[in-house]
Amino acid sequence: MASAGTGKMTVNPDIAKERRNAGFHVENLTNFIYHGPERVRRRRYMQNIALQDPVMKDSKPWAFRTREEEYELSLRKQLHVLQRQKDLGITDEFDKFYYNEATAPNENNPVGLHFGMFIPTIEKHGTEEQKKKFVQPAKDLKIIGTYVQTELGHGTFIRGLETTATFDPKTQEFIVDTPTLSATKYWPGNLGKTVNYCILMAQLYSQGKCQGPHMFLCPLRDLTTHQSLPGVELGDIGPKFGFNANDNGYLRLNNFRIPRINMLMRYSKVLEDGTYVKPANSKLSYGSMVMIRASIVGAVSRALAQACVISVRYSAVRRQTEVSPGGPEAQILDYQTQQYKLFPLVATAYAYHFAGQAVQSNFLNISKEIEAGNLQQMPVLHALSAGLKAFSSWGASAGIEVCRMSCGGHGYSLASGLPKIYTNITPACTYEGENSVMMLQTARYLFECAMMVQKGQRLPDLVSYLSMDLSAKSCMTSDVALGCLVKAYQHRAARLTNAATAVVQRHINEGQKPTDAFNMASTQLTWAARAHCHQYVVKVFVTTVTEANIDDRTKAALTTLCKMYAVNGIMENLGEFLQDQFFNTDQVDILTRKMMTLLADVRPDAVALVDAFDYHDKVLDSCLGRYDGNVYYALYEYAKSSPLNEKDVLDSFHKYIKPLREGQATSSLPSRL
Ligand SMILES: CCC/C=C/C(=O)SCCNC(=O)CCNC(=O)[C@H](O)C(C)(C)COP(=O)([O-])OP(=O)([O-])OC[C@H]1O[C@@H](n2cnc3c(N)ncnc32)[C@H](O)[C@@H]1OP(=O)([O-])[O-]
Ligand SMILES: Cc1cc2nc3c(=O)[nH]c(=O)nc-3n(C[C@H](O)[C@H](O)[C@H](O)COP(=O)(O)OP(=O)(O)OC[C@H]3O[C@@H](n4cnc5c(N)ncnc54)[C@H](O)[C@@H]3O)c2cc1C
Repeated sequence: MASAGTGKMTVNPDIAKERRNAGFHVENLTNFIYHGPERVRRRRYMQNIALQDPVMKDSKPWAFRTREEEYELSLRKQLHVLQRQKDLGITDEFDKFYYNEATAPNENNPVGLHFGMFIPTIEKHGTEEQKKKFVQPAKDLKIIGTYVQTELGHGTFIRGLETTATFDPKTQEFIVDTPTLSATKYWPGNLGKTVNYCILMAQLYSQGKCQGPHMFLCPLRDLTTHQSLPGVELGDIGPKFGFNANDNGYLRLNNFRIPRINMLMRYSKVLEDGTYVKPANSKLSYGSMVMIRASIVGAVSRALAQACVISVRYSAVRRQTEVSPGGPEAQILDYQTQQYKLFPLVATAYAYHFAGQAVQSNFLNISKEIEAGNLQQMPVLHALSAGLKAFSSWGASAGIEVCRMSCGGHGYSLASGLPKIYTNITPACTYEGENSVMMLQTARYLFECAMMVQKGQRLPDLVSYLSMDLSAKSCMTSDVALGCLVKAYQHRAARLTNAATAVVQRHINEGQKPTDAFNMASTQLTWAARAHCHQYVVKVFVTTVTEANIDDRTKAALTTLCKMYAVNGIMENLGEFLQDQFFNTDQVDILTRKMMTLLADVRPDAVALVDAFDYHDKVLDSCLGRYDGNVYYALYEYAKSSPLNEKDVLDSFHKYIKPLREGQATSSLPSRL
C-alpha cells in the first residue's frame, strides 16, 4: 500500500472509490519509479526511521514558525540526522537521500550546501593533499563550508567578479580582498551564520597578471569560538520569498591572508615563485555548477510531483456545484477544465522524473571521462545540464502555481502545503545560473551544431536530429504514435534552431559584430533551446515507456501519460509546430480530439498515478493532500492551532480598538451614519 494517512479516521469515500477503480496496481508503478521493490522498501524504511524519530516531531506547524525558530529547528534536526545516520551506519547515498527527504521536507536547511557543494567541490577540484587536509574534517563537521561566488554586482557574469586573490610569493599567501561595494559577496547559502569556511570564487592575480576566476578555500570564523576572523565581515541577508531556514549571507574581506595551499589546485596551479599553470580547459572551475544543474532536474520533478499529489487528491474529495438542479455536487476532478489543468502536470512530473534520471546518468558518465582527462564531452554536458535545468525549473514553478490555483481558496492557505513547495523550488529558476542565461548557453551550442550541419560535419548523438530533412511533413495519424510525436518535437527544434541561426547569420552578413548579431537573435535562440530541451524530455519519456519492463496495465497507464505530455506540449506551442505547415489542419484536429480523449483516459487512474509517487503525508505537510482525504477536519484543526487563537480576546483589542471606542463615546459622533 502507498503511504498511510494520519490518524485513525475513516478514509473519505470519494478517494477510497478512486483507489478501487484504478486500472493498474499502484505498487507496480511505485516500484518502477524507484527502481524496483527493494529500493521502495528501503526508501520507506529510511523515511520511517526519520518520521518516527521524536526529534523530528514538530511542536507547531511549519507555517507558524518565526524565521529564527525555523533556522534553529532546522539546524538542530539536520545535525541530529547526521549523528543518527552515523550511529545507524547509513552510508549508501540513496539511503541518505531518502532519509533526508523525510526530515525537513521542502525546507532549505543550514548545512545543505556544506554537503551539496562545499565537500563535492573539494573532492573534484582539490589536489590529493588538499583532499587529505580538508575533506575528513569537513565530513566530521569540524569545518563547515559553502560555495561563495555571487556578488552584489555580479551573479551571472562570473568573469566580471571583483573579489581578488593576489599571490604574495614572499609569504606564500594569497591576499583576498573585497575592493568595492559591488564586490561584496551576496546570496551564498548558509554563509551568514552557520559556516566557518567557504569555497571563495575570486579573480586570481599573480606576477601582476589577472588569470580569471579561481576557487580558494577561505576560513571565515574561528573554529572554536565561531567569531568572525579579523578582516572578515559577514552576516545574514534577511528574510526572502522562501528559503527561510537558510541563512543566505553577505561577506566582505579586507586584505585577508590565506596560505597558497588553499587555492584549489587540481586543474590550475600557482607555483611557489608565482608562476601560473593553466588548466586544460578554463571552464573546469565551473564544474560544481554543472553538477548541481544536472541534479536540479530531479529536484524540480519531485516538487511538481508533490504539488500534483496534493491538488489531485484534493480535487477527488472536493465537491462543488450541482451538475443538474437538486442532484449531487460533482467531484471537481470530474470537470474537464480541472482535468486539463492538472493531468498534463501529472504527466510533466513523470516526464521530468525520467529526464532527471537521464541527465544525471549523462552527468556521471561524462564526469568520469573528464576525471580521466578526456574533456571532449564538456560542451555537450554543459549545454544539456544548463538547458534542462532552465526548462524543468520554469515548467515546475509554473505548474506548482497552477496546482495551487486549482485548489481554489484553500490553495492560498499555507495549510495546503503548496506555497511551501513553491517558494522552496522557484529560486531554482535563478540560482545555479539564471534561466534565460542558461537557455542562451544551450542556444550557443545549438548554433555551433547548426554551423556544423551547414558544413556537412557529423553531430554528436544527442543533437544528430538537427540534420534532419525539414521539408518532410508529419507522419501523424489518428493512432497518434509515439514515434511520430518524437519526430514532431525534433522537427520543431531543428526548424527553430535553423531559423535562429539564419537570423544570426543575416545580422553578421549585414555587418553586425558576431556578439551583437547573437544578441539580436537571442530571443529566437532561446525558443530553439527550449524546443531542444522539450524534445529531449519527450524522447526520454518515450524511450523509458517503450523499454519499460512492467506489467501491461501499468505500461498502458504510463503510455497514456507519455502521450498526454507530448500532445499537450504541441497544443500549448501550436504556432511553432504549424509555422512551416509541418502539421495540416486535419492533424491538428486529430491532436485536439486526442487530448480530450486522453483526459478521459487518465481520469479513472488520476489518484493512483499520484499515489504512486509514494509521498508520506508528513512529507507533503498538507491539509489538502492527505492520503485519507479528510481535508475539512485538517483545515479546521489547522485554523484552531493558529497562534492568534491562543487568546479569545487579544491584547491588541485592549490597546487599540477599545480606547478608540471609548474615545468615540466622548467625541461628537454624527447622530446617523
Ligand atoms: C541550493 C542553491 C545553491 C545555489 C548555488 C549557486 O547559485 S552558486 C552560483 C551559480 N552561478 C551561476 O550559475 C552563474 C552563471 N554564469 C555562468 O555560468 C557563466 O558566467 C556563463 C556560462 C553564463 C558565461 O561564462 P563565461 O563568460 O566564462 O563564458 P562565455 O560565455 O564567454 O563562454 C565561453 C565558452 O565556455 C563555455 N562554457 C561556459 N560554461 C561552461 C561550463 N560550465 N562547462 C563547459 N563549457 C562552458 C561556453 O559554452 C563557451 O563555449 P564556446 O561557445 O566558446 O564554445
Ligand atoms: C535562493 C538563492 C540561493 C542562492 N545561493 C547561492 C549560493 O549558494 N552561492 C552563490 O554564489 N550564489 C547563490 N545565489 C545567487 C545566484 O546564483 C544568482 O542570483 C544567479 O546566478 C543569477 O545571477 P544575478 O542575480 O546576478 O542575476 P542577473 O544576471 O542580474 O539577472 C537579472 C536579469 O538579467 C538577465 N541577464 C543577465 N545577464 C544576461 C545575459 N548575458 N544575457 C541575457 N540576459 C541576461 C537575466 O536573464 C535576468 O532576467 C543564490 C540565489 C538565490 C535566489
